[in-house]
Amino acid sequence: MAFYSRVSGSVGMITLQNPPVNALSAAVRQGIVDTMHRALSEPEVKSVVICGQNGKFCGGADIREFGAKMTGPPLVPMVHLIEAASKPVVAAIEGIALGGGLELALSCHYRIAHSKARLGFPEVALGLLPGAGGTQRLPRLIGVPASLDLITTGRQVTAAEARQLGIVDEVTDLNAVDAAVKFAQSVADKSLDARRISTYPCPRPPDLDTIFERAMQQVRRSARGAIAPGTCVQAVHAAVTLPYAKGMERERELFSVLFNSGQARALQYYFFAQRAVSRWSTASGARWDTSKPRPVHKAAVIGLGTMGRGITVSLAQAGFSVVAVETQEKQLLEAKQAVSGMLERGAKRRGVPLAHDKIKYSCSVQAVADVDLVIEAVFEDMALKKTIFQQLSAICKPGALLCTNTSGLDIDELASQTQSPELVVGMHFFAPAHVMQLLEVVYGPRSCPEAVATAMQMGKKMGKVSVAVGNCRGFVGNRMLKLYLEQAFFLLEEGATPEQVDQVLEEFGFPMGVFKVSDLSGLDIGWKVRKADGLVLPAFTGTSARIRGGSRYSPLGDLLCEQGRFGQKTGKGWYQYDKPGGRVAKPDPWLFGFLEDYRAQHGLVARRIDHQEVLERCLYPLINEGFQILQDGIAAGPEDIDVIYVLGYGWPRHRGGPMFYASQVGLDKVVERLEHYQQIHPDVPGLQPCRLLRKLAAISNPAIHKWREVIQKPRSQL
Ligand SMILES: CCCCCC/C=C/CC(=O)SCCNC(=O)CCNC(=O)[C@H](O)C(C)(C)COP(=O)(O)OP(=O)(O)OC[C@H]1O[C@@H](n2cnc3c(N)ncnc32)[C@H](O)[C@@H]1OP(=O)(O)O
Repeated sequence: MAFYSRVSGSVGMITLQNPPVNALSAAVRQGIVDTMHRALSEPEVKSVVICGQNGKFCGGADIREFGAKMTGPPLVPMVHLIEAASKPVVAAIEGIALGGGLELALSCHYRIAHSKARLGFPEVALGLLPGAGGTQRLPRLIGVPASLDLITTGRQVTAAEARQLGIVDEVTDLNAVDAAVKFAQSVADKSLDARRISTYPCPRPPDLDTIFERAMQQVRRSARGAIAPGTCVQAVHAAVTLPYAKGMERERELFSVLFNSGQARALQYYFFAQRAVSRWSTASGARWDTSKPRPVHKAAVIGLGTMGRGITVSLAQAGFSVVAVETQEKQLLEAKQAVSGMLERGAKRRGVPLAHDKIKYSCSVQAVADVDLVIEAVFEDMALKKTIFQQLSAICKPGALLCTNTSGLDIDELASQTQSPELVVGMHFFAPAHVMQLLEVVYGPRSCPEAVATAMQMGKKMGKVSVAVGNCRGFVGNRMLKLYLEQAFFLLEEGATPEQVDQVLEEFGFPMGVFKVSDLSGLDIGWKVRKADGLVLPAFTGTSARIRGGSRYSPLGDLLCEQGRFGQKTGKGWYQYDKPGGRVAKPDPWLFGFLEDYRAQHGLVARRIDHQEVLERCLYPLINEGFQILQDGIAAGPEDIDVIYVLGYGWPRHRGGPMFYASQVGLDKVVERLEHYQQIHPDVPGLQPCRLLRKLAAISNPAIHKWREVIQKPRSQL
């Protein structure tokens, strides 16, 4: 709602009240309309201030209401009522003015912002455009190029930048509401003729066509199939080419296309999913709201390879004191230089102070004796990690948390090397660790709730989205990835090329197809794991070369590694590159010959594989494994899996994540296609739909937010 009060006799004050961010719910819109009428009708009131309760002006339309039938007054007539008011209306912007909140502010005649406020149009991230006149007013106020930047990227600006751009009239370090009241009194009898933004002509730069062409090219490059950014460009174009009223009609048409699109639904689901993962729970019933994190002031990182360096940078930038340990002096020196460079670049980019002095380097593991938490980040080698955990258990002070940055090894096995297994958790960072936003926090059967809570909170402090997952081979992300990779290899055996598979996946919205990613990360990484698992056998011909443990296996990746083709680093992998370390993937005729020979050797006949099959074969087994993970209690809900895939594996955000995508395709359809492929490939267990997937499909495809009700039933009933 919005409540009305009178300040200093002559100022009508409208306060938005809808915690936590004063979003424009039906009740708030109704409240604004009612109180505006009241302020305009009271003769003693000479001017009006609009503000938000609890230091937050307004977070925009209430996203929680998007799925339901629209009630209450619509936003557009509401902002027109404010702009048309005969008394000056001043927006007092504290905290945030986002989306519809900024549109509300732009309909006011003046805007006063607190210096710590942030303003912006984040609608594009929800698959929308500013639909209450934002695309028509902003360009009239600050010009086309700056509007295109803000509206197509969703970038939020500080009050200082907003002042520089001309969005706000004044910035104050003091109380913004008091400043707005004073301001409102000072303009009470001023003419409003020049204050209604909708009446401004839209500036028309001479190179208008070039500006719009460039903007379109830019969004096409970065949007990877998302429709909202390009639609935002079209709406801003209408501001320049059409009179205001017609521009508003165009904005409404374009908004409606987006609002009713599957992409908007996916992005709005994802918005809440990313927030839902912080309300974690474990299979044994520990929960976010009953588990207290332990204080962490000083942390240590053991092993300063690529991952260890990134983790060190993340910790230091988050303000933790860090002990960075690398036992070889030469490597320690190299790491120190690399970390310093990363910190300098980070400080420059983000305009924050350098964090060098937060880090102490040491060659000795003994240096971690007084830290509150250790993150081990050595090679993915169980024997080595076990030795380190034994050492840590003996060296660290009682109560210190021992974490491992493994990407898939057994947390419980490591915990059993220590005297306090309840204090062991996995912290699976993604490379580059100082850039990637995702952290899988892996709890073992013995991890205590406080240890999980502490790791989750550490991730948050490092600016990551932390997702709590149970202990199993590969955890959530890599466990599902295995199925995706496996199918990609099988498709090559059956006649596809790396380019074809990658093209289908990139058209779906992944930034890179599976084979390009494999070349980038290095084929040797998976090879080492497969060797350790006893899957890499000496070359011999016949079908048994393609069977392991009774199931189909493709040795293609192993064979490429045997040729020294490790990907970009060696200049050759699934593609060829102009030099070792080259980045531009080119199809490699050698590989085509190699695949032909391989198929001939194994009696495989290449066939034409269409787009649909590539997509379904790569995605549905991965999705099926996601359901198996839910069934096993490794992830608490579909949101956890979706956030992991969007933030860690490049799953296109506008498709919501693999589980949301499955819900949109239809679970019955996913089951049917898996069964179809399983009939053709009975030796591939990953194509067998799991019980939970079948069960959900059988109860007529319930909405994704209802899945938990089924998942939470005892597993025996699934
Ligand atoms: C039906 C017809 C509709 C017509 C619509 C006309 C079009 C209007 C366009 C819009 O205005 S779309 C909305 C634009 N606004 C946004 O996108 C803002 C989204 N929110 C944020 O960016 C952040 O939440 C924040 C406001 C910057 C705050 O960030 P912070 O990190 O401090 O907290 P969070 O954990 O993110 O959020 C706290 C809490 O608030 C909920 N929430 C945030 N914004 C909204 C919102 N606009 N509507 C409803 N709820 C919102 C969020 O979900 C969190 O809730 P939780 O329960 O605590 O998880």
